[in-house]
Amino acid sequence: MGFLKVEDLKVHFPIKGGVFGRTVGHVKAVDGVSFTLEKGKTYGLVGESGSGKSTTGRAIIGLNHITSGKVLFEDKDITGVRRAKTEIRKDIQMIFQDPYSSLNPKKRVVDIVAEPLRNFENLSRKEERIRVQELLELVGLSPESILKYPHEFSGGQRQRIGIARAIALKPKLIIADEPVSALDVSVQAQVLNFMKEIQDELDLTYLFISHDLGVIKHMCNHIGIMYKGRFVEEGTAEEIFNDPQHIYTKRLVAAIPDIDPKKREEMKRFREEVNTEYEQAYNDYFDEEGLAYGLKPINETHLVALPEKG
Ligand SMILES: Nc1ncnc2c1ncn2[C@@H]1O[C@H](COP(=O)(O)OP(=O)(O)OP(=O)(O)O)[C@@H](O)[C@H]1O
Repeated sequence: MGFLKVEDLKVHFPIKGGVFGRTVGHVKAVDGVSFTLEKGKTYGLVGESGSGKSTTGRAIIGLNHITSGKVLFEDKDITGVRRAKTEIRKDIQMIFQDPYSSLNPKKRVVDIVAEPLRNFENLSRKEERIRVQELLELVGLSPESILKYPHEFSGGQRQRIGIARAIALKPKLIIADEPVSALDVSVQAQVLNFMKEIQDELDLTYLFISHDLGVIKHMCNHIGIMYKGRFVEEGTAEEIFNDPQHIYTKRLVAAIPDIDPKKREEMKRFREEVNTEYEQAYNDYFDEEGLAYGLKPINETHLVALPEKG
């Protein structure tokens, strides 16, 4: 039994068209995604923009409708549970991408961080203030920060405020949707390391969403590679990074900058191999004009992911 289990999740959005705004088709944002996240671990969803990562995260927490499929949390069916004031909403929190826009600029830090507490717990003003100060200390901000506004903080500090808000109710699962992509690279590492520290301290499980495989590598035990609403590959971090199977995954892995100089030569060779394999797959699939041969895939691998070129 998994801690979080997603079964054949589909989220299709209607496309409206014509004079009367009728439904003329559907965007299959998520189209049959399944995975299991174990307690205390970090599962990474990675893929290019528009591959359906955010929609998957949002559907799990009830921010997007679900077309079909199931979401089980601690063996309870939470499919489509709305953002109601239920216990489940206490247990699962979300951290958003942009610390600049996800915090209300007109509110003081105390009101931002206390918001979930006000929704779920009946604390006196004094108790609330103490809790918020404790949370701020935990995320490395001074207790005096409570009376400040978001614009008085740096990007990394703002994301820490977002994290303080997310952990206020002692959740079990945090869905972090691109939590560092709006931050400078140097600040990214600080926030990621901090998220790892509190993971142990607070016994947290993460669903970590990012387009950056380097960030995913730093954080995740298990990874699902998304492309056009589906998984093209899924496995442990070791499997994905040491022995990627799918050409799309191989290209993502090959594109990670080499930090370790010893590995640079090895990565260069790997990159050349992947490029050759991609060329071959592409030529097998498309003719000279870039038209797919009779729209018939050579195999499923080629069908699911042959992006770019031409
Ligand atoms: N509310 C919506 N209505 C209609 N289409 C939507 C909606 N939300 C997302 N989509 C579409 O669903 C697809 C997947 O979007 P999603 O945001 O999940 O991708 P993503 O992988 O998280 O990309 P990004 O990193 O750019 O956010 C896209 O084609 C997007 O345009």
